[in-house]
Amino acid sequence: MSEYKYLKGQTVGVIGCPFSGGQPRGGVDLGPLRIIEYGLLDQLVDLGWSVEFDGHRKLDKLRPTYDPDIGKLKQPRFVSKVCREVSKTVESYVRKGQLALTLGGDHSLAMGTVSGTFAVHPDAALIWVDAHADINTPDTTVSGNIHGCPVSFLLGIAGKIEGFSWLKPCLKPEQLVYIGLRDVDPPEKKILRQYGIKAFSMHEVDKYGIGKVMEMALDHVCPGRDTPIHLSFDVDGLDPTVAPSTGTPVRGGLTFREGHYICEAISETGCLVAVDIMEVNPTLQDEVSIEETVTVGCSLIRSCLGETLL
Ligand SMILES: NC(=[NH2+])NCCC[C@H](N)C(=O)O
Ligand SMILES: [Mn+2]
Ligand SMILES: [Mn+2]
Repeated sequence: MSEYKYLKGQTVGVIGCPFSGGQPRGGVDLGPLRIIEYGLLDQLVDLGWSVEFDGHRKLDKLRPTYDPDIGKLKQPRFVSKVCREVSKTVESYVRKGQLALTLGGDHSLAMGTVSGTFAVHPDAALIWVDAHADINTPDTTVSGNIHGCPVSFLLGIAGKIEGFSWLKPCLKPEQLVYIGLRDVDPPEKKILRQYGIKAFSMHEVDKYGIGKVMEMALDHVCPGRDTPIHLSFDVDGLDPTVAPSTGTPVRGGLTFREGHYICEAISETGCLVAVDIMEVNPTLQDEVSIEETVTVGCSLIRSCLGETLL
């Protein structure tokens, strides 16, 4: 197993985040419970990790009694309070030198996870694997679902939104790289171009192959292979045949191996400090498809944490 340069020892802090407030579908809040039930923690112990897990966060307690839309944004106060809490938790694990593993929950949680990592490692790289760019601003979002907006908040281009003042801009465009994009809203494309954000869509994955894409992606955000890395992996980055049970599936995604290769290549750098596995919704499909989605979530995590094929 490779050495992890920014960790003290080999402990993973698991943060179960049963949260669905960043989008309209119920069930994504059951993702972390299913992943744990499936035996993730024992699998990580078998890989040689010490595991710290004190149960799933009680995020529902943070739901405000009154949470009207702000502009188009839905449940903004709830999302903000939850992400603030998650941010503190991730920060505390990363500060202790543990790998912070967040199980979502919807992808709005990344406002918490990424800000938590960057509070400790302001120079870190963010690798975002997703069908979507999740970079809508409160002005450009059509859906008003905040899981489509976390990156704009992290970059500080979301403008001032009531309740979000705790979230300071922490990410510079050059610290971010996307892999797997294929459903990017027109205003999001404009933002990606305007800020010169590096993105490897499925077109580039087809053109160069995943091996070359990972080399180029790492050259961009982690050129000396010594920059701390936060991986935020939305399982809808995978093809729906591989991860069917997710809220916003898009055809033409990463294969099973391409998804795992991304995790393996990042693990090999030894620079990983935090991982998010997001948008597993174990209610949207038949039991077989749900199990496929949960198991692929677990195996992506194992690849991040050093599992190899040989
Ligand atoms: N994390 C996700 N699955 N995001 C999907 C976002 C879809 C769309 N771009 C929106 O802003 O609503
Ligand atoms: Mn997505
Ligand atoms: Mn996403």
